[in-house]
Amino acid sequence: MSGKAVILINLGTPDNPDSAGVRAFLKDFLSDRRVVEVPRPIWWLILNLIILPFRSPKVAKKYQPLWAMGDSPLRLFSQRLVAGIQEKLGQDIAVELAMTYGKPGLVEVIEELEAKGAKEFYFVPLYPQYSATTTAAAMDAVARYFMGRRDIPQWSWLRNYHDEQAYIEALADSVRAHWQTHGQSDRLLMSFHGIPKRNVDLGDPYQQHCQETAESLAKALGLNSDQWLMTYQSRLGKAEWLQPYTDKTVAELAKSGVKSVDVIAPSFAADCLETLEELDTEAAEIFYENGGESFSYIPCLNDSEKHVGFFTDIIKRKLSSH
Ligand SMILES: C=CC1=C(C)c2cc3[nH]c(cc4nc(cc5[nH]c(cc1n2)c(C)c5CCC(=O)O)C(CCC(=O)O)=C4C)c(C)c3C=C
Ligand SMILES: [Fe+2]
Ligand SMILES: [Fe+2]
Repeated sequence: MSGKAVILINLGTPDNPDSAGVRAFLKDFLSDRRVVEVPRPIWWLILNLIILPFRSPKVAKKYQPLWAMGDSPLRLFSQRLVAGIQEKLGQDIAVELAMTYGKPGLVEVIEELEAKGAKEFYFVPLYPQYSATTTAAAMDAVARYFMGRRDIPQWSWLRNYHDEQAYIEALADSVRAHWQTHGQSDRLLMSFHGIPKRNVDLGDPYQQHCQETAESLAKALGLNSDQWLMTYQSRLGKAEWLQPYTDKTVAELAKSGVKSVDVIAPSFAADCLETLEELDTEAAEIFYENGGESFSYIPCLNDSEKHVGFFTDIIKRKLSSH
């Protein structure tokens, strides 16, 4: 190997779809100050007395049907994407997957790569849109690991890629392919993972990145403004998050007489609980309960050829430039 290594980073997922597995994952994830900015003593009480005991068993039940493939879909799809990139890139540059929370962990992956001779790292968080809650949390985790070291390797980051033409084209292609197989619905709904509104007010560029993604995708597909809409999903807690909310919008759409909707989740590189359960199951139910007739979920880019090609090109551009 050339001494160059790429680590693709995703959020993380439980080891097992049971209460203990989900609890350990949520504890790790929701204790990160980048993710939850509520003052620590108050948050400690909420997390340990309410969220961990009550949410873990409930969420474990939602993960269980998704484990039919033998593991968490987030880990499986992310691993397949990484394998595809490694194959296309060749063996000269090592490519691995790591999670900010859970397995495979960032520290173990960095250590393994260094043991194999890696001297230069390119970190690629699988978040098209930058947010402090995701991208900066991954950056912190890497920096924390190297903090205790004297000899730190060369490293760089792909901060965001929502404005890369090839990423938008890959999304547009997946929508067109879906339309070819299933027909085009009355609306295209683009549902992004939400964050608290306060984070944006304090300077997180995530909302702007999501708006730019949605507008670019609509433009690439030639859609008029009345043919598509964007929403935010996965709200947690009582504070206001980015609006409009996906669940409410889906209900309103159905009530207003929209019969069919295509749904895409452009803030997720790989399918996971939030897309397969919250969108393709829960939001679909809300649509049907309110009179909708067809809720058609468009999968994430996962290990599709265009997605693999997009990352391979970005990596080549970065690592062959010097
Ligand atoms: C409390 C806050 C949360 C913030 C802020 C947040 C931001 C955020 N998350 C993703 C991507 C994913 N989130 C996933 C699951 C998930 N997210 C939260 C909370 C916040 N996310 C929780 C509590 C959970 C776990 C499930 C649950 O209890 O409801 C996942 C899926 C993981 C899986 O195992 O499948 C992803 C991916 C982004 C992109 C984002 C901000 C931009
Ligand atoms: Fe999340
Ligand atoms: Fe959720």
